[in-house]
Amino acid sequence: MQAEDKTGSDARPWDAVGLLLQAARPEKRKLLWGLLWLLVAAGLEALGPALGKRFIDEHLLARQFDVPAMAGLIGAALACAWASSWVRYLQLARMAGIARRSVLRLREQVFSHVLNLPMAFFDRAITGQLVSRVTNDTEAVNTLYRQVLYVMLDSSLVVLGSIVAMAWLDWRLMLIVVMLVPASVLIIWFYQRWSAPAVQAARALRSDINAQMAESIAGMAMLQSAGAAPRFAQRFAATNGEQLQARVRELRANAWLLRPALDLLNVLLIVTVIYGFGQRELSGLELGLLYAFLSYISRVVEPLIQITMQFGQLQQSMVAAARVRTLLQESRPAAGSRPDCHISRGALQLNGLRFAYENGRDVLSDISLQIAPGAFVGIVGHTGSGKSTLLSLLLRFYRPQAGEILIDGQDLALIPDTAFRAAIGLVPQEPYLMAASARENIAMGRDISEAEIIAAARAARVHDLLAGLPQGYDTLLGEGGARVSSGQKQLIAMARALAGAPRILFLDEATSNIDSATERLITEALRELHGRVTVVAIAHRLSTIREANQIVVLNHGRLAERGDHEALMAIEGGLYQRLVTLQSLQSLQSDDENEELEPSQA
Ligand SMILES: Nc1ncnc2c1ncn2[C@@H]1O[C@H](COP(=O)(O)OP(=O)(O)OP(=O)(O)O)[C@@H](O)[C@H]1O
Repeated sequence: MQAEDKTGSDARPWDAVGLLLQAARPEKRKLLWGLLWLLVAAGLEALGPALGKRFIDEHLLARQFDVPAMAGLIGAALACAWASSWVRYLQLARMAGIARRSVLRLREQVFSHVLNLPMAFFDRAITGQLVSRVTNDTEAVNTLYRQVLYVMLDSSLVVLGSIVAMAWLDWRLMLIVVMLVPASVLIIWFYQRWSAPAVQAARALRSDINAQMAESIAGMAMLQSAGAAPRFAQRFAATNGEQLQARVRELRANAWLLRPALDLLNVLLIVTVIYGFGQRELSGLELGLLYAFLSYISRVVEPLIQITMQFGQLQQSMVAAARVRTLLQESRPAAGSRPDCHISRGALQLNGLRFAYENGRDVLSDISLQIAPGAFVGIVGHTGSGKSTLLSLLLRFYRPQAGEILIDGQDLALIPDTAFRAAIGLVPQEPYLMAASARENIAMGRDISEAEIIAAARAARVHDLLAGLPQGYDTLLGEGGARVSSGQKQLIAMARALAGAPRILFLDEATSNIDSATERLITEALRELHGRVTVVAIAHRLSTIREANQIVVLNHGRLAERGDHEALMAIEGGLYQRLVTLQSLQSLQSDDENEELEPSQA
């Protein structure tokens, strides 16, 4: 079931700014130049009313109709307006470029971070929410750059330029206008308090919507077979509705508070300034000043309105940025710190392992085991006895709380990741095939030749199958390998593991989905590896590991028995003996059932 996504609900502005600066770091110089040019644009814009004042005072009111000078002033005012717009346009284009590239970098960083997170993270992560983090949230950061920051930066500079120009003309009148700034801040503060919960809720619910979709699509077979489609649709509709409500609350805050309050402020300001002028003696000189002030007021009010109107967007983007940052702060396992370590023989040694999942009880206790290079070891035990967990520790997906794992005498934790992954192969319980060709599914992006791919497929007894597909090895297998059967998937996964020429091969129930004939093929393939590759295989189907040099029986997370098949069968009333007996009875029973079915099928 879905967990509500609360990551980033404690959005702090500095988180967002920190993230932005980090993503834009390679283009720091461009950003600084952009800032500088915006300053120039603000300066040019502030010049306009001052030139207008001069035109009124020195020419119109003084009745000095010096045409070249007047044309010069008008031309200069027009040139300033044109140049400031042009500079601003160029900077907007520059900012948009920086934003696009930064988001690209950020998205790559987030994805590569996610790819390297420890498996424990994925035990609590929800796919849809993670996807939302990498796509929607990084996109919101783009908006933060392009619209919000640009508009805010540009508007702030225009306000600043106008205030400086007004102070130069008449500092007392300037003070009246400046009163507008704290008043706007107050309005923004109220607006934020009113709308912040709605903004956060809307974002969290959107991520929930993604998560529900991803979950439903991934589990479609279960969902449809359980007739759960109407319930899922209902739940989806409810979340969708809640999201709409949250958005409406946010827009209402905008419509009822933000814009009307700011417009009112604007009117109050103009009235105050005109009243201030009314109190003075109206001379010719003052008319030019009045014109300049009214022009500056619009150059302060409009940007302030722009800034405040961006606040809604800013909040959303900040929530998104905080979520991305939270994800980036998820710690990655320390990479193996001994570059000289490498795996050549494939000897394994487990000393006193103890392990529990996060906040859970011990799943494995006191596991000590020695596996010689090239040996074949089977791990068996009842459901939930800890077999897969033991494998996960060997695969370094989790770290044991106590004890150590040594490969070729070196601490597993110290072996560099590339050396470790290159030396091991895994055939998991539920092999996942990519939406790619059979060839790509075996190569998995590794530098493996065609001959090696085919050799691996032959070794895994899957070559004939792949060669017989409509486009041979180039046939697309469909997302999750939807075009091949579960058993075939396991064989392809086996080929994938063998293609890397591993020193150690791990198999997790690799024969669970295949028929007895194919199991025999796999057993043959494993036999071929004897002495060359260390094989650690978990098997429910005990026939798969019958030939193992050593079979380890787990019972409630403890090592209960070990030895080869004969030795374990000799333990009277032993766990292994009981498991084998139980399985023989089951297969006899299913043989009987098949025989009963046969006449009716014939
Ligand atoms: N990711 C996880 N988070 C928390 N507990 C887990 C996790 N995976 C497994 N467990 C618990 O650890 C115990 C051992 O599980 P594990 O999958 O290792 O058993 P197993 O012997 O491989 O079982 P099976 O034969 O059914 O695959 C179980 O009680 C299980 O509930």
